[in-house]
Amino acid sequence: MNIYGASGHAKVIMDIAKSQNIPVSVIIDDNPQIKFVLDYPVEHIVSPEALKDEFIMAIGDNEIRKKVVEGFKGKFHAAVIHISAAVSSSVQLGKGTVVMPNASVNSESKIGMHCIINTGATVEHDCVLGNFVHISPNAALAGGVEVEEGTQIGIGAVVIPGIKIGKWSTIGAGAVIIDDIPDYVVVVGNPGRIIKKRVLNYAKK
Ligand SMILES: CC(=O)SCCNC(=O)CCNC(=O)[C@H](O)C(C)(C)COP(=O)(O)OP(=O)(O)OC[C@H]1O[C@@H](n2cnc3c(N)ncnc32)[C@H](O)[C@@H]1OP(=O)(O)O
Repeated sequence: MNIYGASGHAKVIMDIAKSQNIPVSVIIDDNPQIKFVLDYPVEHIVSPEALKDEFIMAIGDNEIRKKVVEGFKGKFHAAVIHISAAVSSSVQLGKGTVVMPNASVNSESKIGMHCIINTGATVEHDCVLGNFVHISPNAALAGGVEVEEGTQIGIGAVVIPGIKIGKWSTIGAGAVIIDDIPDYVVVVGNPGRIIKKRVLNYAKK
């Protein structure tokens, strides 16, 4: 497996690979200043040799991750799951998705490509997540929740059953979502309230 991105997020993905005995061959980052991640050398050009292996995009920002994925010529690795995560055998996980330590993804949930199910997050049964979604650490989606492309559910936020959350929105840390949420908004608080529009920098609407 190769990793694109040499941030803190890459370190956790390296730990996932280690937990599953998946060898990491190459780590790439555009920034020439970054020479090492966890004592592992970082390369700055994707060589033809590296393109023979499959990549995980270790880019935490959903918009930037999408932009890089869309411009990338290589292949993407199947979802990687930390050994301590509990993922039901009936769950579908798209390529490039990462499931961090102690996360749970329960029965018949469908998770898109290049998603992040972060440390200790809960995705209950029958949830549906689009591509490039990030469920932050300790956030919890109850059963049957839908989250569309590119939305981030902030750290420790909770969403009650059956809620639909639109694309490219941000749910703030610790928010409690009890009503459906539209596209392109920022929501905070308990109960969650829209405080502003989400301005996109890279992702196409
Ligand atoms: C491994 C990892 O680290 S994964 C990363 C996980 N990251 C997260 O979970 C980040 C979540 N982000 C947040 O909660 C952010 O505060 C956001 C996105 C909701 C808002 O950020 P910004 O757009 O910069 O908004 P800003 O900080 O200017 O706050 C706007 C207002 O909302 C309030 N506010 C911001 N965040 C929250 C929150 N989580 N809960 C309640 N109120 C909040 C602010 O106090 C401010 O109120 P005011 O206008 O009365 O002063």
